[in-house]
Amino acid sequence: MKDLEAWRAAIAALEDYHQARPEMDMRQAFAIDRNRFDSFSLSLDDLLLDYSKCAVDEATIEKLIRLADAMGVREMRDAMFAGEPINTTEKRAVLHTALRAPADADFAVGGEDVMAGIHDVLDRMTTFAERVRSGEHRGQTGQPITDIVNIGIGGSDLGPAMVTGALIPYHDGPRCHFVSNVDGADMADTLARLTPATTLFIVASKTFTTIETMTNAKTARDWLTDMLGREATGRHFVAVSTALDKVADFGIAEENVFGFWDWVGGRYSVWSAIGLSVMLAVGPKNFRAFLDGAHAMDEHFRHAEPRQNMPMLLGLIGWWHRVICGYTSRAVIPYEQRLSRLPAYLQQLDMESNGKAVKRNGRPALTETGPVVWGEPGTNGQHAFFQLLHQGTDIIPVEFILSARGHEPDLEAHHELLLANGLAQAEALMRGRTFDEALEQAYAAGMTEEHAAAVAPHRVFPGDRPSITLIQDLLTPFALGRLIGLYEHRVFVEGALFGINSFDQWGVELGKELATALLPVLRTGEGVDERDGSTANLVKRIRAAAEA
Ligand SMILES: O=P(O)(O)OC[C@H]1O[C@H](O)[C@H](O)[C@@H](O)[C@@H]1O
Repeated sequence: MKDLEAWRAAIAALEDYHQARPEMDMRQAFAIDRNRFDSFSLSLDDLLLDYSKCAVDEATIEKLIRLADAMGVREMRDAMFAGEPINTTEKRAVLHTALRAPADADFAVGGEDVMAGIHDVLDRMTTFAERVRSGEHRGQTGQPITDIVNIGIGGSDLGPAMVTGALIPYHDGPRCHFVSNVDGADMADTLARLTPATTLFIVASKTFTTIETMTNAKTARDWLTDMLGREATGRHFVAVSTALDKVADFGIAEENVFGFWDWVGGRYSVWSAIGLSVMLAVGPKNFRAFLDGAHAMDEHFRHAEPRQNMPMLLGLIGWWHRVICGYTSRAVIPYEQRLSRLPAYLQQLDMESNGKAVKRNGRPALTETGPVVWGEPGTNGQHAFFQLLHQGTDIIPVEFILSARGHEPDLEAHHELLLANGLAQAEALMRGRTFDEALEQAYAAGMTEEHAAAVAPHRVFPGDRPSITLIQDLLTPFALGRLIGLYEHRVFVEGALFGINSFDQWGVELGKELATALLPVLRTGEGVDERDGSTANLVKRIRAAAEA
């Protein structure tokens, strides 16, 4: 925060403005101002962001930008790109943007250029991916690799899993599988579909200590070596990590390791070697197009004025909804089945980054911080939880993500229907339906006066429910990279407005520590009565079932 007084003044201006203004009637706002869409939307090439269905006006945006200035959002952004250690608790730079920059870009940490190292790994990934994809790299028995299993969790799973799912039309490499959960069912169900001689495992872990990943990697190694012998690991296991010594201890040779750096946060790591499974699936050229898309968003975020800056505006509106309007969650609804893992990906990106109650200086946050993020693809979500979005007592801003074109030209009718649904939902949330309209409709359906009057209140939609729509031409690797880059920087902007460090994740530690302590208790029962009454009895219940 640059200046507490300026911040207080900026927040007070927004709160006062919000309170003094009558609830905005969105139908009317559009009727009065035919140019509302032009004022509250912007494009970056084929990507369009429409936030005109949110209850903001020019003064709101102006005041929000003033707040961003008081919080020093632009200076923070510049510090991030400059490689300054903005992740203060871990004393680390935050430079995932360097991973998608061209080789001649200027990125350094502590005065040391990082670009050469990045492109060295990228080139090694490319060579390896080409060897596997062409069949030149063979398994222990001389057969080509048909299946890849990425073993990782959190950022070492969600990014590549989401991206490979999104880019199915570009798959021309081996099939990709993802095992993340320590639940043995995840590994067992995956291995049941595979043959060791044609399977390659990628152990993806930034730290190479994550218990789930290490447990799964050992199980996979046993499965492989039981069938093909110990020496098979060399041809069937590669690792992606920043902890090269730990990878060596696991028994993966140096030439099979793709490194990255501590200035890449786990949830920002799909652009690094953590994306190896993506590259194997869609090929190096498409992977680079994915990087280029994110880079285009980086350049835009870096250079566009706030009023024309997509991540800035998305972040400001998000903050407005969360802090001033008090909305506790937001739904992200991709009208794109292949983005079905996007909500889960964004949950980690957003909630692990901004789910914090302490500011960068260690003091309590002065406002609410990150919202709950959730979602499902449309149209499926419509038949599940949209009831609450339209008529529930909570207001939940919705983010619709659409592609103007689909990848199935023969199924254009499906795509039209999909898009019509997405647009209609946004329209319905905004317009709502008045009591008189509900009554009229009931009469038109042939109801008696009494029945119509009884049913009309149930068929009223309050409307004025905010939504944001993002539309791109087609979900290409470039477009996907750009979209994810947009969300990353939006999270950055909101985190900067909250005054928190978006790049650490201490909140996941306590549970890990307790799990480590509980494991022997669960196994032996020893010390069970030293736990709290609930935990002790739950342990006993499980042990009783195991012993029965
Ligand atoms: O890549 P790893 O070191 O195995 O970490 C995997 C994940 O585990 C942790 O619990 C963190 O909360 C995540 O940010 C991280 O992505």
